[in-house]
Amino acid sequence: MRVRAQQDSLTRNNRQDSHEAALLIEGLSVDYGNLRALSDVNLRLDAGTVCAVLGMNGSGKSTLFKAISGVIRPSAGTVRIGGQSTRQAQRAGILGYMPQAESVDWDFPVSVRDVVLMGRYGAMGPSRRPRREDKDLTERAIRIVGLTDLADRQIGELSGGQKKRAFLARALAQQAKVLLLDEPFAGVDTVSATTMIRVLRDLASEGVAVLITVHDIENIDRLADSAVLLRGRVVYQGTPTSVVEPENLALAFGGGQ
Ligand SMILES: Nc1ncnc2c1ncn2[C@@H]1O[C@H](COP(=O)(O)OP(=O)(O)OP(=O)(O)O)[C@@H](O)[C@H]1O
Repeated sequence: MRVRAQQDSLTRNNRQDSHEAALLIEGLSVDYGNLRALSDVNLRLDAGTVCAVLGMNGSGKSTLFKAISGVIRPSAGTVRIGGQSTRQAQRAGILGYMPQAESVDWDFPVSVRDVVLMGRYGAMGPSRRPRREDKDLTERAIRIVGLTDLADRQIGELSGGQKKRAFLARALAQQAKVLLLDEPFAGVDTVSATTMIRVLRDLASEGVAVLITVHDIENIDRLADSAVLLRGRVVYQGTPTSVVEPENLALAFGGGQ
């Protein structure tokens, strides 16, 4: 009886936890044919926190993001976003995903403003006719990332770093509660990176949960509340300060494994 009562209480607690977590990943494994890219990943992200994911090329960072956002199907495990499935969360506009490489035809005549407005599509419904609120949120997001002067430019005419900021603005306009940002700092200069860190910290203070891959440990303590080292599985998770300890970094980046 006692064991049963304890089990019931544990189940209840787990259920409660899964509702409270902004993102809860349990036992996640992903295979590409015979290649196991991710093995038994467990990760919890709370609202209002930023978690950095680090790992060398091929360690499974993008795979993790694709599995969370439903782009690829995991072989095992579960992903819950605010207690909901990925599909439910996407439908509710809770999940924002900025992939590493945007599959965009850069010659297509869309302006920066058009790209950012796309973040509002989910809220606009099938007519895709922007309301006052959609336009206001779009302008606000453009302003926050510092692209006001370039808002009418064709997206293909922006530099790599400016494009990243435009896609961050699109995610901001969406007002997602959980943001997945895959290498947002790649090709971004120091000033833009500083702007983006400030934007992400502001979002966190508003309660947004951010999971972000980075390849540079330099600003990690300013950016993140926690960090995860990946190498096909989670080899370490802890505070940003502990993650950059040489013996922990060696788990992810060292030879011999
Ligand atoms: N579509 C695919 N088909 C087969 N294997 C894949 C595919 N995508 C990724 N892989 C493999 O899965 C592993 C993890 O790749 P992933 O892209 O997740 O790594 P990553 O950590 O994001 O790397 P990078 O830092 O280079 O972006 C690698 O061994 C990669 O070769």
